[in-house]
Amino acid sequence: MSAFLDLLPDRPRRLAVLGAGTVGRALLPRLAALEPTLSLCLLATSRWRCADPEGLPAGAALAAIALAQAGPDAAPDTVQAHDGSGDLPAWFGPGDVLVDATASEALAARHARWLQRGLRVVTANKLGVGGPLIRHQQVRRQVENGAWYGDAATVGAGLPLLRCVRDLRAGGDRVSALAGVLSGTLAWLFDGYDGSTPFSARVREAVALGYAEPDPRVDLSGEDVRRKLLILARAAGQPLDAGDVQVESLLTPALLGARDAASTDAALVSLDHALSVRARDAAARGNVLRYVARLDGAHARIGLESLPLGHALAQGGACDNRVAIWSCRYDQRPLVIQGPGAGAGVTAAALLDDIRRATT
Ligand SMILES: NC(=O)C1=CN([C@@H]2O[C@H](COP(=O)(O)OP(=O)(O)OC[C@H]3O[C@@H](n4cnc5c(N)ncnc54)[C@H](O)[C@@H]3O)[C@@H](O)[C@H]2O)C=CC1
Ligand SMILES: N[C@@H](CC=O)C(=O)O
Repeated sequence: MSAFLDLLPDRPRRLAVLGAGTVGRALLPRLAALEPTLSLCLLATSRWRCADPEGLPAGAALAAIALAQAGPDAAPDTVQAHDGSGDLPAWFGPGDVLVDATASEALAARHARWLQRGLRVVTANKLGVGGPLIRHQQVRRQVENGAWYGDAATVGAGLPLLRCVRDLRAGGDRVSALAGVLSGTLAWLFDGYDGSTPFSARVREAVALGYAEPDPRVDLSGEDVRRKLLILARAAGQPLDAGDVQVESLLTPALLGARDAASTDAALVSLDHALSVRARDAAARGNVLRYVARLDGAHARIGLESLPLGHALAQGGACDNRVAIWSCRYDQRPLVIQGPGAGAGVTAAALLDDIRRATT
């Protein structure tokens, strides 16, 4: 059905960008590379939406939303308040491209329905194919029917990890195991961390660098890594759900109890003692700490590991992800993929690549 609906419109394809935060803002200036094939017609934040079916200059759309935020009366007619549920204007239809650059559960729950309507969906939001298994299956069903779904940015911020797993499988190989560092934030936090400086200060820096999730507890709890491991496992043919993954959370009771961004920030100091003890203990053995995700068949677990300095998974610096893949083809020595796994620039570039693929 989706393939039937996905007729090429006799105008530039319309583009909607939902989310104008770290990633969405980095995408906007890059869109100029896709003109005149594609025309930005909708830009939304969680509360405001700037839309024009004839097209919007990205800078003007951002400025219009900023005006509305400052005081709705000052906003131009193109800006309206919205409830974040993902309702789209009637003129946005089959063949048009929608980018989800949010971390919204409500929007992720819409991905399959958008595909069914003939929209081409490109996402950095992992809750679409890394959320509940049923949601993943609904999206896959649409893709099998010819719909276009670009999810390269969801794992490794666009590193060719997901593509590699899918290509191996499509070529008849069987991925038997995966192991690696899948969080740019946690890679950066543990790179060079020996317990002598406050871990909380490092978390604040990782947030400022744009590596962390909108709520950094999603990184610290292992939830972000769980979503990525689920995406990879499902791509490898293991239909796992969230409860199938054993996760070691780094959150403290104080962080768990925090109710908003300010109290979360204040509660970060509760991480300092416990993690410095673990880092010093690792250092005393000549080891380093790494937050590692492992998939072996249908067994999936994630947690902090103390690894010898020379260990393959202890390599890579800064926000690098580093993942080893074992398959029939790579059974003796794994295939290893490494590179920056978080950050506005690489993620926006991955979204742009997917948008380009969606429109050619
Ligand atoms: N920061 C990174 O390195 C990477 C981020 N991602 C993913 O990209 C997504 C966005 O991350 P950031 O830009 O860092 O977050 P952010 O918090 O900076 O921005 C999120 C944006 O989404 C908007 N938003 C939230 N709910 C919305 C809704 N219902 N409708 C429309 N807009 C809505 C917010 O107003 C904000 O503009 C997340 O899902 C994250 O996991 C993926 C790969 C790497
Ligand atoms: N918060 C995530 C961003 C990319 O997915 C991470 O740190 O890896």
